[in-house]
Amino acid sequence: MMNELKILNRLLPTLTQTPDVVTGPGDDCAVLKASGELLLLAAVDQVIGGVHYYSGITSPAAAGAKLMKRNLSDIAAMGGTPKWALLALAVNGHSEEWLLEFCRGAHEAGAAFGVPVVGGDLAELENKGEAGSLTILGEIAASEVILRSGARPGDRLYVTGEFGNSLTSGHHLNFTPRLREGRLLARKHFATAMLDVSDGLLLDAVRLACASQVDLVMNPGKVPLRAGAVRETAFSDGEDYELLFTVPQDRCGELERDWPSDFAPLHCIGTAEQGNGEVRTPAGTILSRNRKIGYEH
Ligand SMILES: Nc1ncnc2c1ncn2[C@@H]1O[C@H](COP(=O)(O)OP(=O)(O)O)[C@@H](O)[C@H]1O
Ligand SMILES: Cc1ncc(C[n+]2csc(CCOP(=O)(O)OP(=O)(O)O)c2C)c(N)n1
Ligand SMILES: [Mg+2]
Repeated sequence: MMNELKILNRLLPTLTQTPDVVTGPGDDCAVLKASGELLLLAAVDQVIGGVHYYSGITSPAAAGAKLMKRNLSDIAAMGGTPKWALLALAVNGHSEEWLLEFCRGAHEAGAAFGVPVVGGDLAELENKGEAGSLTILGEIAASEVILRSGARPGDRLYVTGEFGNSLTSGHHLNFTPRLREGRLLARKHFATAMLDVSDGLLLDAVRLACASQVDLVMNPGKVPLRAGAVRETAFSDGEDYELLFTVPQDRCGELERDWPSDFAPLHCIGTAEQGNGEVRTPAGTILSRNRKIGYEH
């Protein structure tokens, strides 16, 4: 049996906090100073052993780091600044060390972006397995929020980074959440709509197209591929954790000039046109009606 109290006694003192945490982990709630003018962003995502990583092969620290970074990527997709995280872990068949390593992985990945783990929960599963859930809180000025629904006909379609082969290449564990890039796009009001690509470029492009009620005309030849990626499957592999966003045509020159050279590479892969949620090629092939356009559980 896992001794929750004993583990927490070991874990909590290792979780460094930031000055805006009035009361950190250990009470019924974490008490946090919210900044007056800003909006709070909140999201939760999980990693399940065997589903989001190879259980027994991926180290617990890498799995914990992935859990934190997937959530940071959701804050990046809004253009926000991540602030605090809550980590819930349910396991069976793992040692105390395994648990602590998982939590350390999440803690260190958050610390790299100034995000402390301010609370969480530990529970034991009835059967062998492992499931981690992380709730992320972030903030953003109301005028800067980038939703999926703001793309307009005439906007250009951009991506950061590269696509495909995420699982085999290890990118699904090693990726960097595009927080700096997301902040620039929000702060300078470049992006009209944005999301982060987790289920596959095509499927997530359809989500943005549907939310904005436009068609996206995507030039497959312009999508940058990760080493080892195959063009036929790169758009549906998923777990790229890159930003997909639209920019008004008259801001594109400024965006490309302002884009810092140490940011993830920026690529224009298409345009938004009048429509109702399809993704098509310039030749008119409707990509969104292909059989497999993204990752399905
Ligand atoms: N159990 C749930 N209850 C409420 N909202 C949910 C639940 N599961 C998912 N969602 C919401 O549905 C949306 C899509 O979820 P998901 O595909 O997991 O998003 P993401 O790719 O950003 O993690 C998100 O806004 C998420 O908050
Ligand atoms: C063992 C293993 N099998 C398959 C995958 C690939 N994979 C797992 S989940 C996923 C898509 C994203 O996951 P989901 O939980 O749907 O993310 P969300 O939409 O909530 O961001 C992909 C491509 C993996 N990372 N590890
Ligand atoms: Mg999710």
